[in-house]
Order: sequence, then C-alpha cells, then structure tokens
Amino acid sequence: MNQMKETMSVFKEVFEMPNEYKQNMYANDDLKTCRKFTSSLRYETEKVHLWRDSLRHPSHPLDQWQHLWPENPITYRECVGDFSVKIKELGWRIMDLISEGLGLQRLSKHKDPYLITILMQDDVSGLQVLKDGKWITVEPLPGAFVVNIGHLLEIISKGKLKSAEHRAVTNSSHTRTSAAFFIAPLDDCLIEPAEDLTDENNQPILKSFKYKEFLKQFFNTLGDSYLLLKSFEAPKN
Ligand SMILES: O=C(O)CCC(=O)C(=O)O
Ligand SMILES: [Fe+2]
Repeated sequence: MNQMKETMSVFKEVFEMPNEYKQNMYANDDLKTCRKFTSSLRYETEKVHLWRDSLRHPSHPLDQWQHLWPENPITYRECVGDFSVKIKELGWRIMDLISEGLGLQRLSKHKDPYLITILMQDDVSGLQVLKDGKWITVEPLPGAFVVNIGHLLEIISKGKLKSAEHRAVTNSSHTRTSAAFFIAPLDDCLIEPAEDLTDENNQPILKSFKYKEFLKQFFNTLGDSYLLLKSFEAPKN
C-alpha cells in the first residue's frame, strides 16, 4: 500500500517538472525509448486531441532500460524500478491463475509413451503424479532421479507395471528446470503384450504395433491414454 502511494506520487511529480526539462529529456521522437507526449503518439495527424500527457518507457530487464528513465525526480529510477519488479511478479501470478482457470497447465496429464523415463529435476518442485484421483507432488531430492514407467512397459507387462499419469505445473516465483531422458525402442520395433504373462489386470487386448505408429497416435490423441489404446485394440472375433 505504501509502495503504491509512494510510486504514485513519483509519477505525479514527473509531470510537475518544469516544461524545459521535460521537453529536453523526452522529446517525442520515435527513436527515444523514454517518451513524454501529449495526446497520442501521432499528435500532428490525429483528428481529435486527447486531454492527457503521457510518459512511456520499457522496464524489463531493468539493467537494459533503467538508465534511460527520467533522472528527476531523484527517486524515480529506484522507486519505479522496485515497483515494476513487483508488478511483473503480480502479472505472472495473474497469468498463472488465468491459465489454471482455463484448465491449462505447463505440461498436461500424460503417461510417457516410452519404456522408462529418467528424470532429473532441479530443486524447484513441479512434477505431480495422479494417485487415487489426487495429484501428488514428487518433491525433488538432491542427487536423485525420478524413474517413470512408460506406457509401453505397461502394455508389454499387461498392466503388471503401471505407468503413472503425471504432469508438471508452474509456480509464480521460481524458474524450474527439468531434463527428461527417454528410453525408447527403435521406430520400427514391434510392440505387443508379453505372451508369457497372464491377462489378470483387465488390460484391453491389443494387437502388435510398430513403435512409430504408437508415437504418432500419442501425439494425435494429445496424450489421452484411453483414446490412444483404443486405436491399438485387437479386432474382436
Ligand atoms: O518436467 C517434468 O518434471 C516432467 C517432464 C515430463 O513429464 C515429460 O517431459 O514427459
Ligand atoms: Fe512425462
């Protein structure tokens, strides 16, 4: 609240500076990044003039622009700089909420379409697995990999090995980096449920398919496991 008031008064002050100073510092020149103008950016050609003065400048990254901002009032650069960092964070928080509201995540629910995945995460959490209808965060452990059973291994093992549905979510304050290493068959490799295993896990009966067909369907069905398996069901006799 205080910071809002403080910044607002700095903005007011900048327009109260003597005219000569304003004219010199921020001539309304297309090449200047920091511009002070009356009405719109096209005063000469506009049909109607707007009753306003504006000051416009880029803000981020600060070290690229801040030195081009107004020198006066003396507190302008620091005050507006601090404030613009907060506003940027607020902007991203709002974006996160909008994205959540629209049902968008950073990486939506899926099973990896491979054999296994070896995942390396930094220390920012974001990976979640679906267990009994609930999303559970897989907290990063220093020096540890997450090993995910892929969809192919679930198919081959007739469901003895379960491929966890997972997703990765964002947060508003820390950048997260992960590196996923996928262990996958060759494109033309033939995949089928292992004959030696029993059908005890209620898996759909699948025909053999080439790995590359599976991968293509995975992307066509946008990771929807049900639709994906549907296209590889064995014809019913
Ligand atoms: O970023 C992560 O932790 C998950 C990445 C992932 O699931 C994937 O690339 O398949
Ligand atoms: Fe994944």
